[in-house]
Amino acid sequence: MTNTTHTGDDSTPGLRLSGIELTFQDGDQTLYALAGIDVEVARGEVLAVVGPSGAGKSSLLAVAGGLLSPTSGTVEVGGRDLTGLSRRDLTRFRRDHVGFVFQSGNLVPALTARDQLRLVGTLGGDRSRLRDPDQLLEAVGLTHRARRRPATMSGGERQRVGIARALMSSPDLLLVDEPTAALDRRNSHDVVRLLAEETHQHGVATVLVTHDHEILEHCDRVLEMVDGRLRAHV
Ligand SMILES: Nc1ncnc2c1ncn2[C@@H]1O[C@H](COP(=O)(O)OP(=O)(O)OP(=O)(O)O)[C@@H](O)[C@H]1O
Repeated sequence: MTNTTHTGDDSTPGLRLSGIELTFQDGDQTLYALAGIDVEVARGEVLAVVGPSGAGKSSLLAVAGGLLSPTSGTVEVGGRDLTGLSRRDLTRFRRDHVGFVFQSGNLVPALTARDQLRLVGTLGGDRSRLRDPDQLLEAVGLTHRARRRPATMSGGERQRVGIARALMSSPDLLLVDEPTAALDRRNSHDVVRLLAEETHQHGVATVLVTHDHEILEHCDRVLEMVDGRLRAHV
């Protein structure tokens, strides 16, 4: 694949999942981790997904981000169908178009905040998509921490560096797994507010999995996952 720019215009959803099933074989039994998912996430929208443990939330993120291939159904990110891409093309596509944010930031211990961001530019992706590390650090309120390593930053600061790093390649899709699990209430609100601002300003489609109902007020839409299916959250 030579052309990794998105094929759609701004009305193309950032993410479209159609008829997604993900099954695992357990002896004679077929387990449905995802049992028929149809959902779109617009550019500039934060979709929160809540639901009990084992419902399929992590599986949903893994399939949406091209880390797991679904058993059936199609995944489109920014108008590009990921079905049928080779492993190599999928890896490239992810690098340029999908950002991941994990529970604890997942930073490289030896690198300063600024170098965590600069590292993204050395991974050989599409340089035209790269944002400026210093501007991004400013956007997440961490200019004064640019030279700090993770060990001397707070949990909230580390999480904000993780968010900035995920945004470095101007992704179409941002996948966020329990971003506030390690944070206190104030930092949780700050981090999710920041995610929402960046999502809205830069037209990203964001899917955020969480057990933290306090932060749902910052999200544009909330769905509940139960037994591998998405339904309205009440
Ligand atoms: N590699 C695998 N092999 C077999 N079963 C799996 C595998 N990965 C996930 N599952 C099963 O699929 C279902 C969904 O798991 P998943 O991790 O997506 O749930 P979750 O909603 O993210 O849970 P949690 O909130 O605890 O992280 C569970 O029943 C899980 O045991």
